[in-house]
Amino acid sequence: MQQCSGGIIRRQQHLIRCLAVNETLISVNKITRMQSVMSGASPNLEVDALSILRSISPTLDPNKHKGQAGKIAVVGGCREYTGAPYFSAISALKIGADLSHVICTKDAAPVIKSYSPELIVHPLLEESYNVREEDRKSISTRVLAEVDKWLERFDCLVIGPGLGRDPFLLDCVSDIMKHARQSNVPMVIDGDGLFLVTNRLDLVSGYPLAVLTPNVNEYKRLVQTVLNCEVNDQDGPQQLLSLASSIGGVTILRKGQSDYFSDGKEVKSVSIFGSPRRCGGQGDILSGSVAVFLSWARQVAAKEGTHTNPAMLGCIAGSALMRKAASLAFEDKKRSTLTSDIIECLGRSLEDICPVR
Ligand SMILES: NC(=O)C1=CN([C@@H]2O[C@H](COP(=O)(O)OP(=O)(O)OC[C@H]3O[C@@H](n4cnc5c(N)ncnc54)[C@H](O)[C@@H]3O)[C@@H](O)[C@H]2O)[C@@H](O)CC1
Ligand SMILES: Nc1ncnc2c1ncn2[C@@H]1O[C@H](COP(=O)(O)OP(=O)(O)OP(=O)(O)O)[C@@H](O)[C@H]1O
Ligand SMILES: [Mg+2]
Repeated sequence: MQQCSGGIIRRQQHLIRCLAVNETLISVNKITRMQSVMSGASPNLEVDALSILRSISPTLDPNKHKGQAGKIAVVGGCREYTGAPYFSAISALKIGADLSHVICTKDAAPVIKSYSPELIVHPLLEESYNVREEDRKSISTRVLAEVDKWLERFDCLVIGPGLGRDPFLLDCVSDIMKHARQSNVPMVIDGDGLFLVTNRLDLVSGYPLAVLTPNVNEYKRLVQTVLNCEVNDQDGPQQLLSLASSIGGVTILRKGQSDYFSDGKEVKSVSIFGSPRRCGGQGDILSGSVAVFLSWARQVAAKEGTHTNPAMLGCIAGSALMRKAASLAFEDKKRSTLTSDIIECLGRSLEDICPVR
């Protein structure tokens, strides 16, 4: 049944693409509405994500200096996972951030550095296997002191891609999150960061600059823990609203066939573009993208005095760009599409949506 509806949706998406090419009068918004109806999303929740993306993307102004377009840090990367923090951090750069840091374990750092000279990689975190019981306190104090030197320079942290679930490491990351919160640094929490936060809701509860980006498993665990019930897809938007509101107005981006967003006050969705390939790492691209767009949305809000929640705008723009890049990569690579192919399409996608002036 799933296969059958997937086939129908693919044929419908193909039809929409043909219409878009042949009939220039069909507006992007109309296509978006058609796609959202076909994917089962509520059309009245669908936002004009491309206009939002355009409205928060900065111009490339020759008067600007390095750093003004954003300094992002990904806290993640351990012995098992080195790809996830790389995907997240390099995506931030490809979208337009000026500097992208990775704060990872000592073992992961040389590997991540070898993927790219563009990233600034800090080998600071430690896992239990490398630390004697009696050294834990002094090591965690040292880790925190090192991270503190950098913290206020970051416009946004991404907590969790490839972080792993080592208890000692997660304790250190909890301390980093507490300091980030005291300094008003926004945080996008993904992957194992969500594992941490689901067990330590106090780390984000009531913090409006926290964004949670759960996938299907991570969302299920959050709903079970916070709302004490199972995921209810019949009333998905209302449940998402309750979840965000129960965690004190954090912004939640629920990833799926359509992406849904809520800050506990409203619910929005993005259903445009997308790809049927579900290779690992696409959520990591999204976390780096949301971090950049959230930083840009905050800059716009500070300059223009607007009151729209920058976390919501960042999520919407990040989702739209990720889905556009995935669709472009899929057009080219079909079944062999990988996360690196999607990253290569980020620039072209951004240019299609928001050309350099
Ligand atoms: N190339 C890479 O390095 C990638 C790494 N990733 C990272 O992989 C980690 C897990 O993300 P998923 O999306 O797979 O998470 P999920 O929550 O979807 O987990 C997938 C399955 O693995 C189990 N699992 C994961 N870690 C476990 C652990 N330490 N002990 C016991 N069971 C465990 C879960 O219970 C679940 O059944 C995250 O840190 C994520 O960022 C992903 O982002 C994909 C790409
Ligand atoms: N069925 C789907 N159709 C279209 N796009 C989807 C679908 N499911 C997820 N996506 C998109 O893929 C991106 C990543 O979502 P996904 O659920 O794969 O995250 P993830 O499991 O955390 O990924 P990762 O492997 O990086 O951890 C999101 O931007 C989402 O919009
Ligand atoms: Mg993930």
